[in-house]
Amino acid sequence: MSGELSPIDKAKFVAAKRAADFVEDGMRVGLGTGSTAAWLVRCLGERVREEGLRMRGIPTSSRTAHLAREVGIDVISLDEAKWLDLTIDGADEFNGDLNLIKGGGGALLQEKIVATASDQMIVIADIGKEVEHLGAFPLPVEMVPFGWQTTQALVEETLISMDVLGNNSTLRMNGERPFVTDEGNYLLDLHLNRIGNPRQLSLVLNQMPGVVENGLFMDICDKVVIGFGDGRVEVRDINSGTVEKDRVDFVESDNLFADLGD
Ligand SMILES: O=C(CO)[C@H](O)[C@H](O)COP(=O)(O)O
Repeated sequence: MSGELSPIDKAKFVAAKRAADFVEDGMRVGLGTGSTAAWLVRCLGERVREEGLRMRGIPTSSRTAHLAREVGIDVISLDEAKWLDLTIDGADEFNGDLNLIKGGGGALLQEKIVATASDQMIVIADIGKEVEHLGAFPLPVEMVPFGWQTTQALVEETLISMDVLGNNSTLRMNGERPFVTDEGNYLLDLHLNRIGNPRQLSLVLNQMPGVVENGLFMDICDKVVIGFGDGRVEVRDINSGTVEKDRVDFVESDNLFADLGD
């Protein structure tokens, strides 16, 4: 099975596998969305089945909820959990301050709510996600469908007046139709190239009527576990300033890969 994985997928896997070690017995854990987070869910499922790890998972999307149940994780809602010990999620970009762009997988709203309700957030990512300045990845903005074209025009006008907007903004599509989030909203992807002041941009976007939330995660992430295609991992902790280097063996496991293809 390992021979079929690309170096990027291996990097995502080793980051997820290392991060799964941070989950302790009895924890309530926010489970992110996306391909890296899906590896995490599989690794945690393996720990539940093989080590008897007792944990409850709070998924950030219907996709993750489905996978988590499939691999044997006890799934509960955020309202049941109320507060979480830890959230582990992927990211589209992270910078040196561990600020993030998220939402490439369309789940930023639940992801931000769950991460904010956690004592700690750990991001898992392949090394290709590290950037000096956020913004090369299009910034997702979740908006209500009502009057979305008016909201788009307002967002564009405001960002042009702030000298922020690069090329344009595009409505995320799913084939011929708008992509619809788990909350029934649409997504606007902002093509910005480079975000000079992400904190200010996030505040401005969230003040606009019609905008529900944006994909900038500022001061939420505590640690990043970075995976490399050759099995190396690096754990950077923003609070302690420590960097820990490690290696994860890429072991083929029928259990782990049996549910591939979510
Ligand atoms: O924010 C996200 C979903 O909304 C994902 O974490 C992000 O898109 C990274 O995805 P992947 O792990 O597949 O590269």
